[in-house]
Amino acid sequence: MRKIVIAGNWKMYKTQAEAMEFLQGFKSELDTTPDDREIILCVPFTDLDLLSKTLHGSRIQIGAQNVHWETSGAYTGEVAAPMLLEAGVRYVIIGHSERRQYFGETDETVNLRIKAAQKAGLTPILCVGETKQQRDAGEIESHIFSQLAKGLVDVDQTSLVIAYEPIWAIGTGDTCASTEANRVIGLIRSKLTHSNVPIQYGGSVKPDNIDEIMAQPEIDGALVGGASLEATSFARIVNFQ
Ligand SMILES: O=C[C@H](O)COP(=O)(O)O
Repeated sequence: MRKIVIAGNWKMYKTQAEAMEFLQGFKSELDTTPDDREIILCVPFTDLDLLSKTLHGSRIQIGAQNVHWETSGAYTGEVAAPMLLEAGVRYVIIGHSERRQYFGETDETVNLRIKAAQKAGLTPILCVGETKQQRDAGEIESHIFSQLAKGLVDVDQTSLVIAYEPIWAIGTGDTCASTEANRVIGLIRSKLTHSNVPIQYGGSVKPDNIDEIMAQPEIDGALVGGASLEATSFARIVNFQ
């Protein structure tokens, strides 16, 4: 049985005060949320400790948005997996397209980060997805299969979440058709050795399209950017029908 995993990715948004304000509204909307879904907030490093303490004992899990592959060292600006674990983190997004595009993340460093996260006891959320140009050139499969082949070398697939995020759908309002997302996610699953890896869809997920997305048989959850920043909106997504 695959787990349903709904994660908010706050990216570089929300001070601690703003995060606490969000939680006030969000927590009260979870009273009737079915038990079958994992709810994660992937927040900026500066919010991690406060949120994990505030949410201790609640059903909301805390995630980070990146991790270094060494356990310590002279890596200015980086954070190691044991540090995240100590701060109460349970999940970490790795290889988001924004990290690949703006910070030189490669499939090789993605692989190192995934293995370091798992070694510390964190569950990685590996992001894969194609650009519009790659889609138009008929390179969806070859691109994503290559990301998976390189990113998952020696990775334990029993402790892993994958997010399929077509880059052209991120932050654009141009959601991938749910049937197409379902098709690509089925292809991703065909390349995995473990059958229970939850695979999320990400890219302009909103309250008004989450029900249709989650009705697709291959889609096990969502990685939500913009719509996770507002409590009512993210609660509606978590409470999909
Ligand atoms: O990690 C989340 C994705 O980048 C999706 O962002 P978005 O929901 O704002 O399109």
